[in-house]
Amino acid sequence: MKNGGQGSQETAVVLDGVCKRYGEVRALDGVSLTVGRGEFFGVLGPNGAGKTTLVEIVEGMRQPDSGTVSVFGESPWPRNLGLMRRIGVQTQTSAFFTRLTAWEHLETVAALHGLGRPAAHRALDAVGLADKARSRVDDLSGGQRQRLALATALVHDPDLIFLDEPTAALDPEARRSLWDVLRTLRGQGRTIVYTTHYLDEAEALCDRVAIIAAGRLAALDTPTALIRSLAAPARLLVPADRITPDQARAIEGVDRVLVEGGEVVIETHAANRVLVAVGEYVDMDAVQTRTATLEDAYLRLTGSEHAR
Ligand SMILES: Nc1ncnc2c1ncn2[C@@H]1O[C@H](COP(=O)(O)OP(=O)(O)OP(=O)(O)O)[C@@H](O)[C@H]1O
Repeated sequence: MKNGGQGSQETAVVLDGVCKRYGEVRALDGVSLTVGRGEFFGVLGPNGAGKTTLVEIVEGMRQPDSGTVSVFGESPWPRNLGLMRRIGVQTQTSAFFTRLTAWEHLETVAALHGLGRPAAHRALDAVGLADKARSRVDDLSGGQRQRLALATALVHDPDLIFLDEPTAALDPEARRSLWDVLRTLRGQGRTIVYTTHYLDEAEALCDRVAIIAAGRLAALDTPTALIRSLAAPARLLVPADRITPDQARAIEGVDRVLVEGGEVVIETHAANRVLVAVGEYVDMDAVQTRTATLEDAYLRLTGSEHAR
């Protein structure tokens, strides 16, 4: 397990009232939040919400106009070299030494950190890419390149890692396999700050999720609590020839009934109870259940059409 170091033992990142403007644009407008040590922390929001600005301020690459930021108890600005050694930033895959093999690339990155071959080996193993060590970077698949990008951020064994949409443009299988790598990293007690547009990913991986909208913190909670607090209803889909809308409306616990295509859609916050009652009319196998997802919560909060 990674452990503490200087500063508070419980927190990795603390932002208090952070503001940043670019001319007339308020990119961040008074954001306060805390990321715990060992936490897998998601940052979500529509395009232009302020996510990159937020992450760059925490990384020490930008200065906030006002408010305070602390990372492991220290200020990342002005550039704090001691802190940078504890931070890993996933580079874009375009920043690779493309003519080298995966191994040579990592060995080079390790050397730039003043580290030797064991560091490169450890990083390659951590992302499950050891069998591709001798492949040229150019010849790696998209998923393998993202693993290499992750390994590049891990070479110096950082306590805090920033990942910016690492699964963008990957096929579903490569995405899932990268999730496994990310879960392993979380299991090692590192703190991970993770920017993504994929809500299913945030739900599957993140301990907590901050939703940023128009430079403000719109919500911050566990994915489960976010879904619950926004009280998005479950939807039961019943073939329309089995139950009439009036019969559905008469069931206790039903909030709303709609007819969509050939189905009666029953919205409820008491799915189990309503399912039992629906069972009086129709065989359970014919009923489809759609529970609320983080996407529902996200769309309500941001009023956004940008969720993918
Ligand atoms: N260097 C800059 N100069 C001027 N305006 C900027 C600059 N960087 C960002 N902005 C503006 O600040 C706002 C927040 O941008 P930011 O890149 O932080 O959002 P984001 O949530 O990361 O967006 P995306 O999901 O599209 O990457 C946007 O309106 C953007 O146009």
